[in-house]
This record gives sequence, structure tokens and C-alpha cells, in this order.
Amino acid sequence: MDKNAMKKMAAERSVDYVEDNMILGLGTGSTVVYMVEALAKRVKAENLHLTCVCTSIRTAEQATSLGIPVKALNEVDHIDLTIDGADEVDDNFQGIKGGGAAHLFEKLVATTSTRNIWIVDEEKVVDTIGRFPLPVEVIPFGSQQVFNKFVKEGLNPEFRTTEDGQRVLTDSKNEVIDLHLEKITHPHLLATWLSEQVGVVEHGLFLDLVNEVVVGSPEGVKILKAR
Ligand SMILES: O=C(CO)[C@H](O)[C@H](O)COP(=O)(O)O
Repeated sequence: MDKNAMKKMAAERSVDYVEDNMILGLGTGSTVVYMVEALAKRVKAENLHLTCVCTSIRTAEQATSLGIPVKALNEVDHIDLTIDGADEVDDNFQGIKGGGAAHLFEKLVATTSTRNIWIVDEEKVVDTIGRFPLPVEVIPFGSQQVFNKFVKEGLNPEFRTTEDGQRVLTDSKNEVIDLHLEKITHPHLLATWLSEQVGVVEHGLFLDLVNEVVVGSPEGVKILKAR
């Protein structure tokens, strides 16, 4: 089955979790695009009153264009539920995010949210995370020094670049270094170490954050419950 069909299936199911009057976090990425489309349909059909907090300019533009009301994270006092994509998730519900370079805003929204749901295709459910390169957002000032330190630590870093060779910049105008690790066997240790590095703004390890994962697969939608 086509990967996009699996993403769409998970995305469409995830909007069943949305209830009237919720403050809702909206993630970022191609799976989230399907979710926002499905959400807009429900909002219209059922006249739902939602307040949505978006994790990227892209998602905010899509939501606004479809008539979904959007507020900034600073304008809300809590978030009831956040629906987001992910790049990898393991059996212990530890994940990697940031393939769309939005992990800083995504983590801020996720940690403000009472519940977090991820929507993925089944290829993203793995035994051990790390095959997907781990994104690390760094400030541009001195980013080469941070990169050099990652090299020294054997973390196989690579600056993320656009097709024309420019460094990718996040919505906060920071750079992204992807770590090619293949397997992350001690995610909490790595997360702590990365957070301690000067110049690192945020990394893409999302640990102990997700409550449910909605998985699109050729057999249909599967729901994995963490807590
Ligand atoms: O973390 C993310 C963006 O920073 C995305 O949620 C993640 O990359 C999944 O993207 P997609 O749905 O396009 O596969």
C-alpha cells in the first residue's frame, strides 16, 4: 500500500479524538496536512468551536486558509490535545521528530498539551529508533563549533541543506544538524547530553511524551496506547 494512503488513513481517524470547544495543538508535516483537511471538514459539518495552536508557519497558513481559528502558544493557558506526525516511534513510545524542522515548536506545544497523539504510517514503527537521522536545531552563531563537537563524539553530523545547497532554516531562523546514528540504544542519555550542549536549541528526541499512536497500515488503522 502507498505510504501516503497509510498516512491519510491515520490522519483521518485521528480527528475522531477532537471534541467541541477543545484547545487543539496542530503538528507539522505531510501527514498533518491530511489531518488538517479532515479537521476542517468536521469543523464545518458540525460547527465545532475550536482554538488551534500551530507548530509551524506552514500549518498555521493551511489551517487559516481552511477557516480553522488559530492562536499563538502565548495566547492560550493550556492545550487539551495535540495531533502531530512523527518520523519514528519504538515499542516504548519513544520517538524522533523534526524531519520537517519544526521540532522546537512541536516540543513546546507537546509539553504544554494534556494529551499527545501521533499519526504515522506503519513503516515508522520500529524496534529501535535512530535509522531516521536525529534532527538537532542549533543557533547559527558558532554552529560549526557545535558540528565539530558532534564529529568528535562520533555522532556523524550533517548540516541540513536545501536542494540548492543553502542551509535549512527553521521558523526561528536556526540551522538544523542531522545526526546519522542508525541506532539510538540509550535515548534518555543522548537527550540529556544534547540538551547540555551550548548552541543547541532543541533536539528531535521526543521521550515519554506521546499517549497514543494512530498507525495507518494495509490492514487498516491500528491504535497503540502508551498511557
Ligand atoms: O516532526 C515533524 C516535523 O518537524 C513531522 O511530524 C515528521 O517529520 C513527520 O512528517 P511527515 O508526516 O511528513 O512524514
